[in-house]
Amino acid sequence: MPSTDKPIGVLFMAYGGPESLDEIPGYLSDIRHGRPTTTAVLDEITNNYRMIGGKSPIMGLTKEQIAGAMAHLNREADGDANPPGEPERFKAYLGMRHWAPWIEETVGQMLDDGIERAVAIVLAPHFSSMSIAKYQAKVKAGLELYRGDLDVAYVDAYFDADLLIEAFAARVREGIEQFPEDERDDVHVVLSAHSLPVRILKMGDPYQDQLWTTARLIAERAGLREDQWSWSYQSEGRSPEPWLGPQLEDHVPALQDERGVDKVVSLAIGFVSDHVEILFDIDIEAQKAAKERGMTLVRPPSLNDDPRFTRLLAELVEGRAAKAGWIESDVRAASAGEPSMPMPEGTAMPA
Ligand SMILES: C=CC1=C(C)c2cc3[nH]c(cc4nc(cc5[nH]c(cc1n2)c(C)c5CCC(=O)O)C(CCC(=O)O)=C4C)c(C)c3C=C
Ligand SMILES: [Fe+2]
Ligand SMILES: [Fe+2]
Repeated sequence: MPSTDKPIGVLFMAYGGPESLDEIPGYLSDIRHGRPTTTAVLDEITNNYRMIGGKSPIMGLTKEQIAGAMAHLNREADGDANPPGEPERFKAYLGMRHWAPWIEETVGQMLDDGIERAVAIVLAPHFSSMSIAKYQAKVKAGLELYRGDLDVAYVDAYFDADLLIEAFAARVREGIEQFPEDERDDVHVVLSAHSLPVRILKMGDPYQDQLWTTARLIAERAGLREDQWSWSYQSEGRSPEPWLGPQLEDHVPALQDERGVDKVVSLAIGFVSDHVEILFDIDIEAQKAAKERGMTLVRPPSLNDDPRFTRLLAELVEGRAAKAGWIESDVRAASAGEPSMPMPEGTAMPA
């Protein structure tokens, strides 16, 4: 029986990224499950990181997001910060899926610290057997490795959470406002997320439905016309099997060819912070595709430490801890997580 005076652990999990160019081969080896990476692919990916400053910013940004969420979680009921010396209700931990600090090692640290109950949340809003489920499997692997007994409550997804939709819709508006007022009606918004192999659809994976629900809710909240936005995948992997499309760098030129669009706001809604798939795949690759056509592409900032997003993280953690019966909370469910809605007809670009 857990003792109630111990803080509840909060395991924040993120993808991880190389802190220097030297770390790229090891990082890729983990992502590719040890399969060898050809020199050509290694050179290409190393060059992409060189072009975004020689490292991934994901670690620093993730720490900022955690600090923002923890400031909410450890506040007192009246909203003030916890006075010094008082025990905190929650204790934060960070584990990465593909690089240090590894999720398994962090779980070991939580056990060493005597944590008995923990909420585990991934900094990615959409569930897939190829993403969130893998993070959760690593938590279980850490518990087996260190033979620990830790009661873990998982937040599976938060694709329809109101604060997420509001934060992204605000980014859409910011992007549109970068165009002169008399041009804004002509601006087309492309919402995108990381591609996955097409086979996930046959597996009944909820990923695409959840993405499309998020996209539709954002478009509605931002007040976009049906013809003013479309869906695209991005950052498909380098493997021979088919990946979900269209890819952003193809979709942007197609918008001009097929719909006469030349002003685009591009917003990734499957990611919550900057990293190579934003800073290279959108800011350099998709931007190049747009410029070659004389199109203007604006990318509003990623959520990063947006206060709406950090508050959402805190509400999700608190809500999950309350659902587990560990705390009393009046936080309304931050995300219903109910079955998702299909894309409205004529809105989705065909894959
Ligand atoms: C929804 C799933 C995925 C998210 C989100 C995701 C984010 C993400 N990926 C990188 C960098 C790389 N990903 C790579 C391969 C790769 N990524 C996913 C899924 C998601 N990634 C898959 C299924 C794969 C293929 C793995 C395999 O077995 O081959 C790679 C390797 C090179 C490549 O294939 O392109 C890199 C690099 C970042 C930075 C990121 C952000 C959070
Ligand atoms: Fe990836
Ligand atoms: Fe990727």
